[in-house]
This record gives sequence, C-alpha cells and structure tokens, in this order.
Amino acid sequence: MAKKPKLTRQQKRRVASNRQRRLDAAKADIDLISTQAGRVVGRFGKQADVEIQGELVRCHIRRTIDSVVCGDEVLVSQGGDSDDKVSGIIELVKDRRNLLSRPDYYDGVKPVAANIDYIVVVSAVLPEFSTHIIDRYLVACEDIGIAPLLVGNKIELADPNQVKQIESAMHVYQSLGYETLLTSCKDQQGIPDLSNKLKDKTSIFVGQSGVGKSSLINQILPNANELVGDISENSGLGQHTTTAAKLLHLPGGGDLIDSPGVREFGLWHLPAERVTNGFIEFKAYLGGCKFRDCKHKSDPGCLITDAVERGKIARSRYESYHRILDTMEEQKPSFI
Ligand SMILES: Nc1nc2c(ncn2[C@@H]2O[C@H](COP(=O)(O)OP(=O)(O)OP(=O)(O)O)[C@@H](O)[C@H]2O)c(=O)[nH]1
Ligand SMILES: [Zn+2]
Repeated sequence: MAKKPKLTRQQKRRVASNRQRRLDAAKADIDLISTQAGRVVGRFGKQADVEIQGELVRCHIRRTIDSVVCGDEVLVSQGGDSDDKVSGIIELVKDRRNLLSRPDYYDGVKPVAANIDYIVVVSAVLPEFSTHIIDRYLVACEDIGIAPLLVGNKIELADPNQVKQIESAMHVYQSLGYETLLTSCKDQQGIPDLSNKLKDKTSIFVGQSGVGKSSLINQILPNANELVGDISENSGLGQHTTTAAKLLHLPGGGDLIDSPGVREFGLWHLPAERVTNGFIEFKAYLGGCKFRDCKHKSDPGCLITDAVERGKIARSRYESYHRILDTMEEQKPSFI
C-alpha cells in the first residue's frame, strides 16, 4: 500500500480550513432546517431542560456532544423518544463565553455552568469575615475571567468596630476595581442594590457554608424553590425530580445559576503562577524583580515587597497571597 504523503504546512492549513468550512456549513444547515435556539436551564442525568421562547423542552443530548451545562446556548431539534416526556434533542452547543468547572475524582474536572457574567462572592460576619477567603475566591475569579461582586452579608450582626473593619477591607477591594456590597437578609439592607447589580446578568453565588447564599437567593428570588418544582411539573416528570443544576430568572431581569457543584467553585488547587496572576495589583510589577524566580518574599530586589513597603500594595493582600500559596503547597491537589 502506498505510504500516505506528508502534508506541507500550507496543505495542512488548507485541510483544516476546509474542515472548518464543512463544520460551519453543517452548523448552518442545522440552523436553517429543523432546529430552534434555546438556553439550558436545567441539567440532570442524561437530560437537560431547554428554554425555547419561554417554553420548557426536556431534551436528550446528542452523543457527539462533549458536555451540556446550565447557561449553555444550544440548538434543539424536536424528536426525542417514544416516551413523550422527552421531546427534544440537543444537536449543538454554541461557543461559550466562559465555562465553570469543578474538580472531579474520576474525570479531573467536570463542567458545571457556562456563560456567566458575575460571580457573587458571599462572606459574612458569622461564621467569620475573612479577607483571606475572599482573596482566594478573587484569585479563582481572575483565573476564569469572570467579574466578582463581593458581598458582606449579615451586616446587622456586626458591632460598630466590626463594621469599621469590614468597610475598610471592602475599601481595599474597591480601590482595586472590585464591586462590593454590604447586605442583611434580616433587615433587607443592601438587598435592592444586589437585585439592581444582577439585573440583566447571569450570576452564580459562591461562598463558604453558612454565609447566607440560600437566604440571599431567597431574598432576590422569593419563589426559587417552588420554581424548581414547576419546571419538573411542566415537563411532566412530577415535582420531585432532583435537578443537579438550575437556571432561574430574576423578577427584575437577569438569571441565576445554582447547584451544589456551582457553589464549590474556587475552593481548589491552582498552580502558583496562576495564584500570582490572580492578584491584579501585582501585575504592574511582575517580571521586574531582580531574580527571575523571585518568590516575592525576602528576595533582594523584589518589586512586589518594595511596593508593599511603599504602601502601593495593601499588606493584607500581600499576606493573603503567601498564605494562599502555603495552603496550596500543603494541600495540593485537593479541595481546601
Ligand atoms: N442574622 C442573620 N442571619 C442570616 C442572614 N442571612 C442568612 N442568615 C442565617 O444564616 C444561616 C445560614 O444561611 P444559609 O442561607 O443557609 O447559608 P448558605 O450559604 O446557603 O449555606 P450552605 O447551604 O451550607 O452553603 C441561616 O440560619 C440563615 O437564617 C443575615 O443577613 N443575618
Ligand atoms: Zn519579587
């Protein structure tokens, strides 16, 4: 048999571009002939609920598709199986703006949500207001490239001294360009502002257990729990279907994606370099230290420590940085 000829770089490029054209044409065909565009609002087992022009369609997923998550924009063809509870098939997932994944014991990472505008990082006076934990979430947000909104909840529990401390910590974040908000689910402080900020955006809520994520979600979306039941009932599978992830519409516009997996975002290992890049105020100095492998600790000629000394970088952030790296070292590669 004749040996397959080696392709030149130009030929390879032509093959790749032809392939892309065929793929684009296939996508265009699907678009034109029989599919409808929709958004994934529920994801469980091997199926997904897709919202198409305000209607919910329960769908199977074409085997060739890698993953489908809440927030995905998809093309659906009507069909499904003889079991008429499932009436559509997801044929294609459109390109994602971003994709949130969580660590998975078997697969390494597992995608959980897509096309997100805002990560609401919730912390609270109780159990503790920790800038270290906030910084850790900020690194994760920077790493994935989604804007964070920092919320300090249960603010009505703080005594005047604590309020002062929290406000000054939030001031550091504001000066870095991050948005912040103080809220209380008890006396509604900051809740209208939270609703306003999330208007017309797709958001997720993250934060440690007990900080009040569910309570805040309930404030801005009072019927969140019943809505899940409605979704299942509308599509004929009864009230008790457990939805792994769901996308809910906020009354004032905008959407919220929530699931236990989504809430885990940020709590896992990142390589040191990505942690460093997650501290946005370090960027102006990176690459300028005397030694290329500078650890930004006690190394001579370090621009970062110099900036801390000169008050250009907040000491609290610098200390957080080293604490995060230390915990990463101790615990890699699992959850914190
Ligand atoms: N005092 C006060 N308590 C609050 C506030 N928000 C929530 N809580 C209480 O804090 C506790 C935890 O709230 P949740 O909303 O369940 O917290 P969560 O972040 O969803 O917790 P997980 O489900 O474990 O992740 C509950 O007892 C709430 O009633 C608040 O603004 N002030
Ligand atoms: Zn340095």
